Amino acid sequence: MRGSEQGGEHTGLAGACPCPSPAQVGGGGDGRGGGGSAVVLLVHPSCVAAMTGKSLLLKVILLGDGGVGKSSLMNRYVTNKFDSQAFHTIGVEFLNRDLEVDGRFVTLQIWDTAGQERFKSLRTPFYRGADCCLLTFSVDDRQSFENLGNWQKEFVYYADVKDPGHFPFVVLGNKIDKLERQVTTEEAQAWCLENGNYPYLETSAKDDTNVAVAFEEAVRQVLAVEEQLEHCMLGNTIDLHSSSKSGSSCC
Ligand SMILES: Nc1nc2c(ncn2[C@@H]2O[C@H](COP(=O)(O)OP(=O)(O)OP(=O)(O)O)[C@@H](O)[C@H]2O)c(=O)[nH]1
Ligand SMILES: [Mg+2]
Repeated sequence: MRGSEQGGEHTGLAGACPCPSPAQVGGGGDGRGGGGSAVVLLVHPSCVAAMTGKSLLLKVILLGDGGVGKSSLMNRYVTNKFDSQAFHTIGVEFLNRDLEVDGRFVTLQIWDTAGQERFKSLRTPFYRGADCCLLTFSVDDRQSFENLGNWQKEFVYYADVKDPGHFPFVVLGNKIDKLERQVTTEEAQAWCLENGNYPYLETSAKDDTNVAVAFEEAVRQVLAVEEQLEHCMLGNTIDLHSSSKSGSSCC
């Protein structure tokens, strides 16, 4: 595994949420075990990062068949370079880049994985803790598009995603600079709609088309899910005398 890392605070939507759940929060409502119901404020790490001015570290992972351009997308975004003779990745590599999205400072840790089947056992241990998964195919390679569902399943399984319906996936159709396409924009959009209403972006690592937009969209998706979680948690009220929770449970 190769990588370049900066500091930051890590959350992981794929793993267990680090916030204490209402059931884990003990003690009485008046602080002496007295009773009544208590409103428990659970602050998510992204809120802490926002309040302290610390950059939030988000882990995004690029998955897709070998040769679709995952490494090229990461390298274009982080180093603004493109190699027309890139080697296949073996295992995983990661690079960090700081960015600001909608007023939030984020350190994006981009994990680039080996798409070739023979490297499966080298890549899957790194799925855990990912905040977003970029499912990537090449618009000039139909098979890579048809394999998107397998990549999605592999990620959900090895990352141990508890709630796949709410996990932020983003789909990228790369190499749109190529004249001969095997997958249309409409087909790709239809797949995204049917499989979880994922955002779909067409990119070219070669021409630097939509590359920054794609990674920014990944951040937006993560922040949107976290905001939803925070909203739900902050709305929860616990009756400490009752075995059941009162308040809304929208997550
Ligand atoms: N025309 C064109 N070629 C691209 C683009 N992105 C990547 N390539 C080329 O496609 C080939 C494969 O790119 P990689 O970035 O190595 O693909 P990968 O998905 O990382 O492949 P693995 O590491 O094997 O999983 C290289 O020759 C790249 O130069 C693109 O947007 N347009
Ligand atoms: Mg690669």
